[in-house]
Order: sequence, then structure tokens, then C-alpha cells
Amino acid sequence: MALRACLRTKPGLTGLLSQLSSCSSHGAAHMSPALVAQRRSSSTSQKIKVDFDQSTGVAVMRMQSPPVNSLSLEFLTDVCIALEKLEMDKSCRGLIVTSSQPKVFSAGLNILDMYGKSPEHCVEFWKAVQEMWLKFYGSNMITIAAVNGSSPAGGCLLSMTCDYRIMADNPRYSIGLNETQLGIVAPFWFKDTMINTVGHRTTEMALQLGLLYSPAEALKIGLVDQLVPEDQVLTTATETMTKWLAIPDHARQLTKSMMRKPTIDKLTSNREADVNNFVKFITKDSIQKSLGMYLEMLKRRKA
Ligand SMILES: CCCCCC/C=C/CC(=O)SCCNC(=O)CCNC(=O)[C@H](O)C(C)(C)COP(=O)(O)OP(=O)(O)OC[C@H]1O[C@@H](n2cnc3c(N)ncnc32)[C@H](O)[C@@H]1OP(=O)(O)O
Repeated sequence: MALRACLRTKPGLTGLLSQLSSCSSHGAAHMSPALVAQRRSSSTSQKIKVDFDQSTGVAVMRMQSPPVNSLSLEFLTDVCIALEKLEMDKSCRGLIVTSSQPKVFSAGLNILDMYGKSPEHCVEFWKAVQEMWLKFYGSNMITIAAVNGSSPAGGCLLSMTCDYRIMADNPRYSIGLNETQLGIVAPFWFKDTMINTVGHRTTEMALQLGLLYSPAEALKIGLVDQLVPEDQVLTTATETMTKWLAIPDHARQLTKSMMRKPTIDKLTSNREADVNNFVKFITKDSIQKSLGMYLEMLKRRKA
């Protein structure tokens, strides 16, 4: 069965060899350096770079969408395509998500994709946001967020979809669901994801006040799992991944699914209503006005 799974994905001798050895637990130890080199693959879109090391079964996804890795429709589409590819490759067991941008993990949803756009665009955009969340939250892979910068709103959501969060211990960074500060309401599945992460009471306060937490505060409430110096975020994520990889996949995956399925099912069975709700809400004049003011504030802050 496992062998058949190995044979399914990659054609050719090299693919076959690498698949066979990635199905055994110590494949890389027996291989020539040349073959080991072939076991690394890299794919780059404009917005993300994915490096997959078949010898470890771990991929690293680097978000590289300047200036702040905001989640635009294009960015979300690239992420979803990359995730789908990794998910289909059974030799990929773990994924680390991090940022190539200095100081920012992700600024959350691209406000320009919600401001002054047609209802049709808003529909496409929101479907892509849902899709990214469903893919990450329901992933069979071990997912670790290496949060090497600020991570407000949708950026925080993205990190919360992962199994483990390691954040740079820099007091200038912040993380949280700050939607109410923009005059918008976090959808029910943002709220549910946060409840699943930090509990009901903390979520209630965090969401109503739109709180952004420093790394130390985030660690205290369990929004992140570990703080490390900035230059050690990725190495710590890699070390942590090794520990998680020691757990048999099937047991870990079933457990993850047991924990997350009710939340996933809730969105899956309400996707269309959630899209309609978003479009109705986001195209309101009052919401557009507050988004416009928020954008101006961001631009002024820079000047
Ligand atoms: C039922 C209805 C439900 C509706 C639910 C909608 C849900 C929304 C969830 C969201 O994610 S909304 C987005 C919320 N995001 C934020 O509040 C983050 C705003 N950004 C920041 O706080 C800061 O930019 C930062 C991320 C902390 C980085 O700070 P830094 O000082 O390094 O950079 P800036 O000078 O502020 O920004 C540089 C540049 O980037 C633009 N920008 C920042 N964030 C966004 C964004 N989210 N979308 C689009 N553009 C963004 C900013 O305007 C600057 O642009 P410029 O042209 O270079 O001046």
C-alpha cells in the first residue's frame, strides 16, 4: 500500500528512487551526495517560494510579497496552489511557513482588495480567503508557523491555522485579530480558530477590543507556543519539526482531524452564506469609509 502510494506521484527513475527512499525512514543515509541534491526541489511564484527537501520530508514556504505580505487574491491563489501540490505529494510530511520580508510575517488581508472593489471581485477574494484557511487548517501535514515579524488580523489567522507557532522575541512586533479597530467584524471561523487556540474568554476580550499582543503577551495567553531570538526562528522551527515528525503520521493526522473537523465542517457547510455575508458587509458605505480612513492612516504613518 505504502509502495503504491510512492509509485503514484513521481514518474522516472529519479522520482522512483527518491519516492522509495522517502518511504523508508532513513532513505538519505544510503544515498550519494548527487542523489541527495536531487531530492531538494524548489518552486517560486512571484509571491511565495517553496523549498522542499525530500530527505527530511519538510517544505519551507517563504512569503515574499513586498512590502508586508498582505493577502491579496493573487497571493492567496499562489499559496493555495502550492499547498495543494505539497498535500498531494505524500513524501511531504511537514511544512514551515515564514516570511522573507523584514519585520512582518503578514499584514493580513490586503485592504486594497476589499476597498472600492466590485461585488464580483469581493466574491472571488473571499472565496480565496476561505480556501486558504480550509487548506491550512485541514492539512494532513505538520504545519509550523515561524512568525518572524508582526502578524495582525489575517496574518494572525494564518499562523493560528498551523499546529505550532514560534515567534521572534522582539517587543516591536505584534500579533492578534485587530479587525474591530478597523471597524470590521472577524467572521465566525476567525473567532472559532482563535477560541480553539486560546479559549473562549480570552478570545471574547481579544476580538471585542481588537487586541494586538506583544510576543511576551502572546506567549502568556497561548497565542504563540514559543519565543526565540529573531535569528533562531527558522532553526527552532526545523528542530521542532523533527520532534513532531517522530510521531506516526496516521495517529497524528487522525487526532488533528478529530480536533479540527467540527470547525472545518461549520465553514464548509456555510461557505456560500459566508461569502454573501462578507460582500454585503464589506460593500456598505460606512465600512468602505472606515477602510479608507484606515488605509490613509497607514500611509500617513509611513510619511
Ligand atoms: C462579515 C464581514 C467580515 C469582514 C472580515 C474582514 C477580515 C479582515 C481581516 C484582515 O486581515 S483586515 C487587514 C488588517 N491588517 C492590519 O490591520 C495591518 C495593517 N498594517 C500594519 O499594521 C503595518 O503595516 C504592519 C503590518 C505592522 C507593518 O508596519 P510597517 O511600519 O513595517 O509598514 P507600513 O509602513 O505600515 O506599511 C507598508 C506599506 O504596506 C501597506 N499595507 C500595510 N498593511 C496593509 C494591508 N493589510 N493591506 C494593504 N496594504 C497594506 C501600507 O499602506 C504601506 O503602503 P505604502 O503604499 O508603501 O505607503
